[in-house]
Parts: sequence; structure tokens; C-alpha cells
Amino acid sequence: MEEKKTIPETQKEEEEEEEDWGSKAWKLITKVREKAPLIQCITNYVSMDIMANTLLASGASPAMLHSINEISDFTPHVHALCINIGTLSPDWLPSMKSSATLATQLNIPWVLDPVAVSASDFRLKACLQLVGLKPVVIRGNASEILALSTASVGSDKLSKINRCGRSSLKSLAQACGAVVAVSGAVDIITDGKRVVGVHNGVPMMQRDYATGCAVTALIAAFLAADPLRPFEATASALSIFGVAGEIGMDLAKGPASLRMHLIDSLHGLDQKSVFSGVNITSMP
Ligand SMILES: Nc1ncnc2c1ncn2[C@@H]1O[C@H](COP(=O)(O)OP(=O)(O)O)[C@@H](O)[C@H]1O
Ligand SMILES: Cc1ncsc1CCOP(=O)(O)O
Ligand SMILES: [Mg+2]
Repeated sequence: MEEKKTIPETQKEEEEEEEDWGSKAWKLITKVREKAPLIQCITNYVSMDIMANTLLASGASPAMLHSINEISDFTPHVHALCINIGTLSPDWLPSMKSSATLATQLNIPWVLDPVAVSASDFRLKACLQLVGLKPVVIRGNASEILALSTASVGSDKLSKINRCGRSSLKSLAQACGAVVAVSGAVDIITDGKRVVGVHNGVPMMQRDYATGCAVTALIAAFLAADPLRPFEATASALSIFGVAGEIGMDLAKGPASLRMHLIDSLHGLDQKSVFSGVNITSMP
């Protein structure tokens, strides 16, 4: 007869928590599909199409609306807001600030994508002003989050060996009062206390422009579904997007067809694929 092994309590709890992410993510995507939240995106010219299609495929309702003349009428009615500085210009910045200010005042969750934040002084200053307007989530790639960390927390305060490591990420999240997500082969998400890694997605997603922008918009949709749990919403959105990328990759021939199949997979995602695909682990 096989010997029965006993699992220590703490390990059991960790395993249960990790197992539970599949149902958390499924509940959130189901809620997005049921609620069809209205997501305002003030974004760049490159990402508008994939962002709108990603939102629509997830069940959300996208609105790419950025004129300063419309912000005060429109932003109060949205369920979440996504601000992306990819093709920032002086005439769009006031709209971003005005929309972010209104969202924060009205408790509408909003997410910031600091695209190429270190490309210019103008962009960095604008981004820091937007961070000051209290995004609920900041999602960028490693170089963008490192640049923000250095500018917000101060390079002297960051460990030289661990400049974009977990402790500096936690410091950034605490300094900004936001959930911070760094995307990559493994996405790292922290709320300043907890840290999780999302092990989904495929490397080909990096060969497509604006996949990062698209997943930031999906985070906004998940925030709309569960505004009180931004950490869970962010990790789940990144994981669901990654699972859609994995399924899409099985049918894709390259970056262009991956784009199409990822969106199709997101649209058709079922409970079985979510439960078996979501791979989120706690990190020390
Ligand atoms: N090497 C990789 N393996 C798996 N998924 C990846 C990889 N690189 C990026 N991704 C995924 O691609 C999406 C965009 O991330 P990233 O390329 O880091 O953003 P950005 O486009 O803003 O630079 C995220 O969902 C991320 O998880
Ligand atoms: C190429 C480019 N130029 C300005 S914004 C943009 C898209 C960036 O998209 P992502 O950050 O998702 O790769
Ligand atoms: Mg990006």
C-alpha cells in the first residue's frame, strides 16, 4: 500500500491560495462579460485598435475619447479609465490630467501605462504628474518601471544590486499608493505588501506592438469588475491575457496572426481553459 504523506499546514495554505487564482480569474472575466463595463481610454495612436478589440473581446465596452471638451461630461459616467502616454503631446496632457483628477475624485478606478517614460524630460515630468493624481494601478515593462522607480523613490534609496527587484517594486507601490505591475516573461504584481508572479503568455507577444497597451486596458476592465480588489484584478487580467496568448499561439504563424488569434481566444475563453491555464504564484 502507498505511504500517505502529510502536507505541512503553511504549505497547504499556500497551495490553496495558488489553486484559488483560477476561480478568482474566472469570476472576474465572467463579471466583465455580465457587466460590460464602459472603459474610457486616452491612449496612443498605435494601440487604439488592439486596445478597443481586446476590451470588446473581453466583454467590456471601449471608448477612445480624449478631447478636453468632452472629459467633464464623459469621464464621470465610465466604470474605469486607462491612461497611456505612448504618443504624448502637450495638447493631450491636459485631457489626461483632467480625466484622472475626475476619476480619483469620483472613486472611478484608473490605470496608468507609462510607455517609454524615460524617452524625454517632458514625458517623465508628465508621467510623474499623472502618478501624483493617484492611479489605482501602474503597469509597465521592466525598463519603464525601473525609470519610474528611480524618479519617484530616488536612486539613492534603491539598492544598487536590486534596482528593479521586488523590494524596490514594493517601495514604488507604497510611495505611489498603487498596485504596480511589471510585465515580461513572468509578470510581477505588488500592492506594496503582497507579491505574485504571473507565469502566462508567450514570447511572441513581445513581437507585436501594443500588446502591453492592450493588457493595461484589460486591467482597467477587471478593475471595473472588482474596484475594491485591484491587486487581484491586475494579476487576473495579466493571467487571462497570457492564457489567451498561449491558446492563440497554437494557431498563429507569426506576430500578425497571433494578434488575431489572441483576440479570438480571449472572446471564446471558457472555464476549463481558465482553470487549467491560469498560473499565478505567490512570491516571497
Ligand atoms: N517572454 C515572454 N513570455 C511570455 N509572455 C510575455 C513575454 N514578454 C511579454 N509577455 C507578455 O506580453 C504582454 C506585454 O508585455 P510587455 O512586452 O512586457 O509590455 P510592453 O509591450 O509594454 O513592453 C504581457 O501580457 C506579458 O505578460
Ligand atoms: C510603437 C509605439 N510608439 C509610441 S506608442 C507605441 C506602442 C507601444 O506599445 P507597447 O508598449 O504595448 O509595446
Ligand atoms: Mg508598453
